Amino acid sequence: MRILVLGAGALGGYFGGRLLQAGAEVTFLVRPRRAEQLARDGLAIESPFGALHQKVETLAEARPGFDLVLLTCKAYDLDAAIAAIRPAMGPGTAVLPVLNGLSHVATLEAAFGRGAVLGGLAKIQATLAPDGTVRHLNDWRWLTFGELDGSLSPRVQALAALASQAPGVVAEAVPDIMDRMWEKLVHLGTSAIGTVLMRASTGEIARAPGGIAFMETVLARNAAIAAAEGHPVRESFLKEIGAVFADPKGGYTTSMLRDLEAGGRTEAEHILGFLLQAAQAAGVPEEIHAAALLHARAYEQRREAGRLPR
Ligand SMILES: NC(=O)C1=CN([C@@H]2O[C@H](COP(=O)(O)OP(=O)(O)OC[C@H]3O[C@@H](n4cnc5c(N)ncnc54)[C@H](OP(=O)(O)O)[C@@H]3O)[C@@H](O)[C@H]2O)C=CC1
Ligand SMILES: CC(C)(CO)C(=O)C(=O)O
Repeated sequence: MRILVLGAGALGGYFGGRLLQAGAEVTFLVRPRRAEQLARDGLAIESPFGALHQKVETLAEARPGFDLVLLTCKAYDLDAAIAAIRPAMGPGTAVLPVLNGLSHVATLEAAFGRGAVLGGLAKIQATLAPDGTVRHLNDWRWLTFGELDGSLSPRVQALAALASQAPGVVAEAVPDIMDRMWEKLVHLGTSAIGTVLMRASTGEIARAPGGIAFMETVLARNAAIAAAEGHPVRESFLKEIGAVFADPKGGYTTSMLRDLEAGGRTEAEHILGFLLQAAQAAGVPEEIHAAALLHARAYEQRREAGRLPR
């Protein structure tokens, strides 16, 4: 399978590198700074499932000839990323976004047509270190995808078969990808609201008096939003993720907290803004969502003013 990976950040670097190890023809579409770093140092992954260090193919501009485009930008880069991959989107090319959130799916469908777009999500904790190394931070390694019409098409089955050969990846093609993406949004939305508002890991929140009850409240509200949108989450998921949030030993954080702590842009509008609007539409109490979004927006003001602490 010929795969073009837009971006070689945390997820693009990790899954692109792993698919290369599985035998796919992988090319990275990257901007100049990352292109230079990859040309000089190769792609480096550090992971509990084995390291990778190898030279990779990069492109500065997309061209036709790919079966799949793996889209791994942040939500705030979506429009530029769509323009960048457009030349690669031939009649048989599928695009698989692994961004958190949901609204990018409709944006991609408007850009490329419904048949070209897959749903997808990644449950992993990874980060791109300043030296260009992709650091995989725990044992989460799930890549889940599917057709928006629910069919288990040859292309999603082929991708699942390929990715199952990759070390450090558990890949699954599913018939209910929009339900799964909502579930992921409930998961991420809850952990992002908690970790960003408290500037702490889930274990640190759980050890603080009242922390577990706070996370339970946010989880229940996000689950109510998903149900009101017609995508109720599974009981087994609520139990599993509730236990993660209640674990006082947990060291689990979110990409949004890592971005904030690094002084970078966040996906707050795409995740927290979306959830706040959905809470309002569903009549779910909204004050915690509003406070988390306001916190992220105030941080953004401070960041833009160059007043973040060094
Ligand atoms: N990190 C994690 O643990 C998880 C992240 N996610 C989600 O996955 C998505 C990606 O996150 P993550 O991998 O952490 O983000 P990163 O910032 O690490 O990587 C995104 C990469 O996309 C590149 N990029 C953006 N626009 C373009 C473009 N037009 N052309 C070429 N490259 C481009 C950026 O390159 P440049 O360096 O040039 O800016 C950057 O390297 C987000 O939606 C996130 O919420 C989901 C689950 C877990
Ligand atoms: C849910 C979580 C925290 C891990 O997959 C995530 O998606 C993120 O950090 O962006």
